[in-house]
Amino acid sequence: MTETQGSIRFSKANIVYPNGVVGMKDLDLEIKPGEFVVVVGSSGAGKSTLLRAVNGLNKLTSGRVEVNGRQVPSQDGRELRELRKQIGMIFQDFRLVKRLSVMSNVLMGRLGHVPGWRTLLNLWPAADREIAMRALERVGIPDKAWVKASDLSGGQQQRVGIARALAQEPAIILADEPVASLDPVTTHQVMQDLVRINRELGITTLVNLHFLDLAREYGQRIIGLRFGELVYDGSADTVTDRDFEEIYGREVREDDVLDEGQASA
Ligand SMILES: Nc1ncnc2c1ncn2[C@@H]1O[C@H](COP(=O)(O)OP(=O)(O)OP(=O)(O)O)[C@@H](O)[C@H]1O
Repeated sequence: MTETQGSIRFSKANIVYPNGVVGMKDLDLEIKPGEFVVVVGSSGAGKSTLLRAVNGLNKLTSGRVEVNGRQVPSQDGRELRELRKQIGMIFQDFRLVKRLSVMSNVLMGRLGHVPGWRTLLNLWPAADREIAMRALERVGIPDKAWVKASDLSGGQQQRVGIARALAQEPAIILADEPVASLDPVTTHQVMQDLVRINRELGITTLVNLHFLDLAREYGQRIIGLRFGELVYDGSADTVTDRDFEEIYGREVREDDVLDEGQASA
């Protein structure tokens, strides 16, 4: 790995949507390789906008964003596809092909690495199958490889989503509200998986989270957004309820925390 592999840097970055809504405002932000960053902010604060700007799904209106030390291309094309190969995405709704096996879903993470004709004929090279199986081992469900994705629990489906991202062998993982569809117990398991994988593999990880207690518990660094603007950037160990109130522009409420009794922690 080069020194810049896994790095993200925004400089004076702005995104104004065609309808005039400001999604990102004068963002200066540097994320170092291997960091685990939790992004918080109320609905519409610009969390998804930020994540999607990293892999070029959202284009900047002005300013600059660099990933792995290189500017994210402003045009779709080969260069952007190459960059996206190195960025794994994890979604709230898992985005699995439910009628296919777990293994087939995880192999999708290899799509950018294997010639199209082989994938169409389902002739995946042994090395890629091996990578997919290792990814399933990493999330603790190698025994589910040949089960249909639709037959898994929500937590297991999200683990397949994580394994698919890992199969890309990415430098960066972007997780957009990865636990929003899960029950509290499974939520903690999936967050623990993400943290463990970050520590084991050193993959830079950005996680958008709604619940403040999860941000505190699992974040290393917390970034707070409000109206597209960076209003907080600090350690999860020292973030206070007052900081969260400033990020949200209001008092912390019961529905901001997953586990009861944590509202005034
Ligand atoms: N494609 C779009 N066109 C126009 N406005 C958009 C578009 N995508 C997002 N926005 C607006 O940009 C702002 C930031 O949205 P974004 O989805 O990034 O927020 P968020 O913090 O992820 O919110 P949530 O927690 O609800 O997902 C919002 O006001 C949203 O309505």
